[in-house]
Amino acid sequence: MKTIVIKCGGSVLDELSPAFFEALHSLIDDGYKPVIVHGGGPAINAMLDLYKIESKFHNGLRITSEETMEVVEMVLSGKTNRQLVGLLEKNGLNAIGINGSDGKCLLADYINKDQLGLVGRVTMVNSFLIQKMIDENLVPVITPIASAKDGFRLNINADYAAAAVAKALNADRCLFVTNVDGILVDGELVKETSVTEIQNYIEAGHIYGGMIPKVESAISVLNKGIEQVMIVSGKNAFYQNGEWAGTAISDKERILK
Ligand SMILES: Nc1ncnc2c1ncn2[C@@H]1O[C@H](COP(=O)(O)OP(=O)(O)O)[C@@H](O)[C@H]1O
Ligand SMILES: CC(=O)N[C@@H](CCC(=O)OP(=O)(O)O)C(=O)O
Repeated sequence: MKTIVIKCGGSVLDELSPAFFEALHSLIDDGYKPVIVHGGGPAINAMLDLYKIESKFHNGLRITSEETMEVVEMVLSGKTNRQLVGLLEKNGLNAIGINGSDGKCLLADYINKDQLGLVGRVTMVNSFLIQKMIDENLVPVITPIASAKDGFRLNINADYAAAAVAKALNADRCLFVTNVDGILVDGELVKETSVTEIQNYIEAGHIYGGMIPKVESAISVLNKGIEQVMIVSGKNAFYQNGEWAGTAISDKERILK
């Protein structure tokens, strides 16, 4: 059995194509068990707008007051999780939605309470619980919300949450599904890249914004020994006949050592 952790970005939830779901079926046919962690940043922004609450970020992380957290949880758990579970079911997959704070699925510590409020870094993943769902042939769809020791629920960037889940499950692959074909440099898809190259792309300004937590998460997953990490698009077939489309990230330097 091979486990694949798939982070499904909020940027592409409304645009997931039939080819995306066909690719998921192909993966399952080829022996992969998917575990999904989803985002929902754009939907949270839209709902905060409706509530006339300003969206504020620091280094790409949402500054999350108690009031903001209510909206974050309402949207992630009540809207985007339901949307994705519904789409998976509609496309013939047996999905089960789970809020990361259910059953101690994700535990977290505050990153910096004064600066970011209710924002966390995952410290523990209940891989036993996730594995139980996999064993039942369910596709877990995990909302990036975690429990803190003080009983509060914390908002977790979904890329980091996916990386934590991939590491805890010791997954065979980790996939970041987003609204672009992969890492683009001067408009061209980079099919393969390394940690050093990524650091250079960031310094040169080729990688910025929402791509930064993705590549950081990819690197942290590679550092844990998961060698198959990709950034792919949810708008088309990222996997077909055993072939992958997107950017494959590896730690070439380490492999050469
Ligand atoms: N080098 C790059 N290649 C592709 N996209 C990039 C790059 N640098 C920054 N981006 C931005 O990252 C976005 C994806 O991140 P984000 O919007 O946070 O998506 P998601 O909700 O899927 O996590 C792309 O739509 C693009 O605007
Ligand atoms: C702390 C933090 O920033 N949490 C994110 C959680 C959702 C997310 O990460 O969604 P995407 O993957 O679509 O960006 C947020 O509140 O927007």
